[in-house]
Amino acid sequence: MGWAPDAPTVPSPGSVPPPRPILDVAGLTLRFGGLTSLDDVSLRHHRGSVLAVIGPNGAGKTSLFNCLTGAYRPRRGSAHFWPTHVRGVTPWAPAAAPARRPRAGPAGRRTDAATDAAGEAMDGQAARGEAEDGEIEDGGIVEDEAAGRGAGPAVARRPVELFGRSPHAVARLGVARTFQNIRLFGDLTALDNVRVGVEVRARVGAGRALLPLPRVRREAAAVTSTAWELLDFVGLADRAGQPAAGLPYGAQRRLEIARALGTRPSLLLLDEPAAGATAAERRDLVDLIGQIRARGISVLLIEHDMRLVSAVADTVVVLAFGKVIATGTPAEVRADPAVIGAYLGTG
Ligand SMILES: Nc1ncnc2c1ncn2[C@@H]1O[C@H](COP(=O)(O)OP(=O)(O)OP(=O)(O)O)[C@@H](O)[C@H]1O
Repeated sequence: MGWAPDAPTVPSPGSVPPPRPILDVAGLTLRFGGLTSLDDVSLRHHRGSVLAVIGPNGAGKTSLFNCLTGAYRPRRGSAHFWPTHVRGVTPWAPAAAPARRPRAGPAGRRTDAATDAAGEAMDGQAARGEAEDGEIEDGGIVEDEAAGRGAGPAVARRPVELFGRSPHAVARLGVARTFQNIRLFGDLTALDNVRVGVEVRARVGAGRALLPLPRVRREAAAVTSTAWELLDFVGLADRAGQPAAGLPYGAQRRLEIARALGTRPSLLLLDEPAAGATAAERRDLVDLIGQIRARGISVLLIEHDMRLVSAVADTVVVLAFGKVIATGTPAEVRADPAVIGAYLGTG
């Protein structure tokens, strides 16, 4: 399987390009009845970096993830996302047949209905296949640095709005997540769990895979091959045939990450990946997050373990009672009196 890291081009001294955003959240407000879970939250995440969101219990961290991934519809705010795609060398891309040109909606923008085709594929119906590459090619918004050269990251020049889209549509755009409470298909093998993730972005769904067409068989084989590669990446290749429910807790968390990576995200959201992990598993996790980042995938991380956060995060956003109370490097936020107060209950 051919893939290569989305290697950042090494700038010459003195010409360091400014960091580019992959996600820009502005004015996010989420309410449940009288409870304000997120209150005018704004943050910017730079492409290729690791951003950690920390905060005391109930601060709104998971609510933020739920808004970004389409599970919650916020009352106000925007989440601009710059989809990224490395044509032909995207990590863990199944070797599917060339994509047809996507159909554009009336405003030149793909619709959720189109991107939801992936969800249908997951449900065993025939994938229509036109959503390959998602928004990237929509309306010719691929940046010049990548367009037509066949290499290097293709980044949408204009961002797309994440809020208001379905979870499947968000996944198709290249945003994947894991959950605080692990959500694997317990009866399925580790390999099949990852296959489910890969099928979100491949055009072979369970129903389509039954068709006796050579091309469909090739696509299904590519999905399986990619799933093996991902299992190997997270150190679970030797557990491929085991039901997910029987795996140790730390292995289940790694399997969730592999499944999320199977959707070919350019932005990976990890919700407390170290929860319940042993010290050794935490060290492995630091290493794994570093390897994910080395493949050009931006990581947004919710984590309570400040040692882990300090080891992997470039920037930390601190939430308390639904508000951003600090943003900075791990060292900066650790020393911030407002952050210390929030954790001690005096903020
Ligand atoms: N579906 C929901 N219905 C009602 N209230 C909710 C819902 N989801 C979240 N909340 C509330 O929003 C607030 C923020 O919750 P959230 O789970 O986002 O916090 P958190 O920072 O992730 O907490 P923890 O660290 O404990 O996981 C809490 O008061 C929570 O009870």
